[in-house]
Amino acid sequence: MRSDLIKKYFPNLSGQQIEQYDRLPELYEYWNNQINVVSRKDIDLLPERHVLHSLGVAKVMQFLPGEQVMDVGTGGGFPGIPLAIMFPETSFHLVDSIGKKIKVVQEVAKAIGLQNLKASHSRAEDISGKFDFVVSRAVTQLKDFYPWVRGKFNKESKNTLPNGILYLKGGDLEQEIKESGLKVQQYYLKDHFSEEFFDTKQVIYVKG
Ligand SMILES: C[S@@+](CC[C@H](N)C(=O)[O-])C[C@H]1O[C@@H](n2cnc3c(N)ncnc32)[C@H](O)[C@@H]1O
Repeated sequence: MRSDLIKKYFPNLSGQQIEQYDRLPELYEYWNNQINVVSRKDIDLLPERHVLHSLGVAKVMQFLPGEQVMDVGTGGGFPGIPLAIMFPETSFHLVDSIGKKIKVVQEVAKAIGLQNLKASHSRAEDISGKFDFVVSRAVTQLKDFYPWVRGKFNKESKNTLPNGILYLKGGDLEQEIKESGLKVQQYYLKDHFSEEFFDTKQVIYVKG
C-alpha cells in the first residue's frame, strides 16, 4: 500500500487517515500534470520527500484539538495537507500568494474530504487572524519570514512549547540562524526517520 512508509513511523493511524494518505500520490500525480506544484523528478518520491517530510513537524509537536495552525507559502499543500490529515481536530489555514497553487490545495482537500482545512490565495503578511502555530517549508530565510508572522500568535499557549513557528529546514543553518538574530531550538529529523533524505533535515522552532 502507498502509505506504508507513513504507517511505519505513525503506527496508530485510523482507517480514514490511511485512506487519505493512500490517495495523495494519485491526486498529486494528476494535479501536478495540470499545475506544477512538486518538482517533476520528486513526484515518485512524494511519500518520502513531501508527505513524510511534512510529518516531521508531528514528531516535534502534537497539535491539540481546537488549535489553529497557519501554513505559510504552502505551495501545493506542504506541510499543511499531511498535517491536517494527522490532526483532524486541529484547524489548518494554508496560505500562498499564487492562486493556482491554492486551487490544487482545495482540490486535493476536497477529494479526500478534509474538513479541518481552509486555503487562501494571499500573502502571509496580509492574513489578519491569530494562530497557535505557524508551519512552513522552503519559503524564505528566517530573518525575512519572522516579520511576516510576528503579532499573529494567540497569547495563551496550551501545548508543550509556547505558540510559535515550526519551520522545516535542511542543510547548514548556522549562518541563517545567526543573521536572523532569533533564539531557535533545532530538532533533527534523523532522530525519527532512518531514510538518508532526512540526514540533514531539521525542524526549527521559534517562539511567536
Ligand atoms: C518553494 S515553494 C514551497 C511550497 C511548499 N511549502 C513546499 O514545501 O512544497 C515557496 C512558496 O511560497 C510562496 N510564497 C512566497 N512568499 C510568500 C508570501 N509572502 N506569502 C504567501 N506565500 C508566499 C510561493 O508562492 C511558493 O508557492
